[in-house]
Amino acid sequence: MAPQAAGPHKSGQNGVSRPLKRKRGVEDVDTLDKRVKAIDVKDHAFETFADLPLSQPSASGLEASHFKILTDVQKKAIPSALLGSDILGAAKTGSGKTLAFLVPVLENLYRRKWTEYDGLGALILSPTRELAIQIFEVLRKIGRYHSFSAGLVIGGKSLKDERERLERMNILVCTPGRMLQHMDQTASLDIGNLQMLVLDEADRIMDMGFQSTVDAIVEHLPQKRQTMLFSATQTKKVSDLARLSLKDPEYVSVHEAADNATPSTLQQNYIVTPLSQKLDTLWSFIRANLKSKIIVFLSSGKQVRFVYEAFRHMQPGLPLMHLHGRQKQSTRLDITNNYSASKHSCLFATDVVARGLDFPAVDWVIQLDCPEDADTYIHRVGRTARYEREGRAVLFLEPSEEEGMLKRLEQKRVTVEKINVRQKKQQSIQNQLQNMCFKDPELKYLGQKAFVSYVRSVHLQKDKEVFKLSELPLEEFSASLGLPGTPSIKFGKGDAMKTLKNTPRSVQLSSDDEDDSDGNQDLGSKFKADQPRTKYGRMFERRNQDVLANHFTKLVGDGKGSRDDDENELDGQAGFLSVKRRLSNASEDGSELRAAENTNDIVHDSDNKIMSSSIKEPILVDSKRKEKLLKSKKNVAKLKEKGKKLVFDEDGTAHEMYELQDEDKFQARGAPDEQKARFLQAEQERLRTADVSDKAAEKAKRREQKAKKKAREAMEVESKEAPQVELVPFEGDEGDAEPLDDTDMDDDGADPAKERPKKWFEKGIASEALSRRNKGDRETHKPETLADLEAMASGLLT
Ligand SMILES: Nc1ncnc2c1ncn2[C@@H]1O[C@H](COP(=O)(O)OP(=O)(O)OP(=O)(O)O)[C@@H](O)[C@H]1O
Repeated sequence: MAPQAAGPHKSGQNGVSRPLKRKRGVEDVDTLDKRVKAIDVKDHAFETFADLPLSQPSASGLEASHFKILTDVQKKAIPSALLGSDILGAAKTGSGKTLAFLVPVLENLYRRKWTEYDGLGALILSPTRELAIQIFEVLRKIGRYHSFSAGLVIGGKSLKDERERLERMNILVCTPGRMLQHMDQTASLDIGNLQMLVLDEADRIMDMGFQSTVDAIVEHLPQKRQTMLFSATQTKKVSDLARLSLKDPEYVSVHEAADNATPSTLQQNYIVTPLSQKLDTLWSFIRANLKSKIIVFLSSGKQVRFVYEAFRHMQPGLPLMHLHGRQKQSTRLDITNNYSASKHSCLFATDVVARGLDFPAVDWVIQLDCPEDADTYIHRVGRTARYEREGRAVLFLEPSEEEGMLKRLEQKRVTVEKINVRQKKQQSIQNQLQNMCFKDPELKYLGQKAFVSYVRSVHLQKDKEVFKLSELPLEEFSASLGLPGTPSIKFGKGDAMKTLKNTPRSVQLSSDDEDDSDGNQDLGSKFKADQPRTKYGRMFERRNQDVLANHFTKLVGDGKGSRDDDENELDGQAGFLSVKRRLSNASEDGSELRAAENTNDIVHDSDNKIMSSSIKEPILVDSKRKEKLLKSKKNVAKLKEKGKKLVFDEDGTAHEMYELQDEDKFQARGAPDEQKARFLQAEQERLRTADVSDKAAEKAKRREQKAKKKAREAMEVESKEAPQVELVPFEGDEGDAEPLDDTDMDDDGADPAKERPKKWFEKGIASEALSRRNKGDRETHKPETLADLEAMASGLLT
């Protein structure tokens, strides 16, 4: 989305004259400044926004947005931030952190009398596009009476479009990758004056996925600035704070959040369910809660797609939606809006919506796949029970995950209570899924991909106390997805794998599922920066290319042999394309002969293989279908070798389209790049010369035509002016005049009037030329080339 201006400029609306108003404004700012400086942060005397020393535009914006009472984090963070302190804010999910940094951003710029000429004053970083959009929306709402310009930089539009508007922005809300791109490439972006840097969901932005990007961004920023970090699960790592050069930060609510990180209005439960029953339980749960608004978290976009598609086919009776990072930005935005607006619906999502998103009135958060750590758990459940509302969260745990995960949650002081599934109400959907996968290969393919991505995600988890791949019942799990066999998975090795293991799960998943615009969320693009990815590129990038091989072989072959057997068989036939079935009797009863009768090229050897010099490969006639195939000349023609395309040179010698040169000679001529450069230079030179001579020839040709035309016109005029002579038409050639004298001849001796019959309009031209001449008009030469035109124009202008 391109940057947009936030809120219209409202000054001068109430009829107050400008100089007067400006003077009053200056006085206001001074008084405000004094009031802010008088704040005693230890006093905690502020209960409402009206109590705070805020500017009129901010106060009006907050009031118009119906914000009155301060939340805890706002009470503590806003006064300190107004005084210019660095802030490290941690507060529960849904506790109003967004306003805790937006209000100081607006106010501090206002008190510094920031104008469009001062450049970028505040930069707000968000880990996801959705969150950035949401922050921007809140900024627009409460900043509507300010005259600052604000922009949203999240990618999705061309850099050029964004670039043009960036230079005018005072406040930017952005995702880190895109912002860095602009900092590196947009010369007009003025950040030397930046006053405030805000990191929302700071711990996520500071983790490995974004580390280098944030470091690079910070390098562009002035050292002297105010920095604010907010999250429900805050980083306190000294190294992180040093990287952002935080100076004596004010710790806001950090300890309180650590005591109890989740809202008290949230009821948290977990159930233990074997992997193979997860979908049954989820289905039964959705069927039992049709009048609810539900979010279901899964660990990858592929699982999201499969569960969404499968459940959609089965029509549970509740609108279903799905959201993951692989979707187009516009789709993601539509889904977020639709889900926000819906009363009862179920959204299947990856962790792309786990942080910060403020969906109104969510009743249930279901974590179908175990979160990678306790922090992710806290952010996921935080999508419900927001701002004093009630909400419920249920975590699905595999028996092998139970102990480890509960320990992790305890360490974060998160208490979850175990509940059991009512077996009587549990519905099995395995048969239905099997049926659907059988009928719909696409769904089956999605299921296979979902299986693979789930297993891979477990394998890549760092916390091996929680995630134990060897204990998972994978066969049962694949059957529960409706798959006819268990796809095999090859895990990568080496350094790339180590890098993956050390990267947080959300980032790993982002390589194929998460945010696509923001380079740093995409490991694929991280490894191969700046290279456009194509469909085929992606195909080759796939790490598990042979994942379906066993299953596929079983389907195609007779099910007896493994893949290795097949390979041996192929080797044994020394490059012959062959299926494993033996020759049928039918193929020995002469049918091949009939085929051969129809086709001159087909010959049979002793093994019944059809041989031909012009057929690419010998064909084994081992089925009726093949017999039939060979009866048709057209089909046999398809089996023949294709002809070669030849090009003929000027001497009539045929050449192949692409003739390969002798490699040694080629190498001797220099490095390929140099040769290429030399070739291009020579060709350019040749084209330039050819262009000059072509232009000269064209000019000469036009001049000649012009001269002929002029002569023709002159001749006609003279013939009109000449004494009237009675024209005696030739017999059978009425209307054509006989030449009168030599003057009627063209330059080259040809008589134009005789060459072709005169057309009706030519008379008009001649008479017009005549009338001009009679009127004494100046004879002007039409310009022939651009140079002529320029010369003429300059002549007229002087
Ligand atoms: N002072 C306030 N009065 C009324 N409602 C508020 C106030 N502050 C925030 N809210 C509302 O509370 C909800 C949660 O706010 P916000 O999104 O800022 O929470 P958060 O702390 O950033 O949550 P998360 O940790 O999930 O990002 C929003 O709907 C917001 O409009």
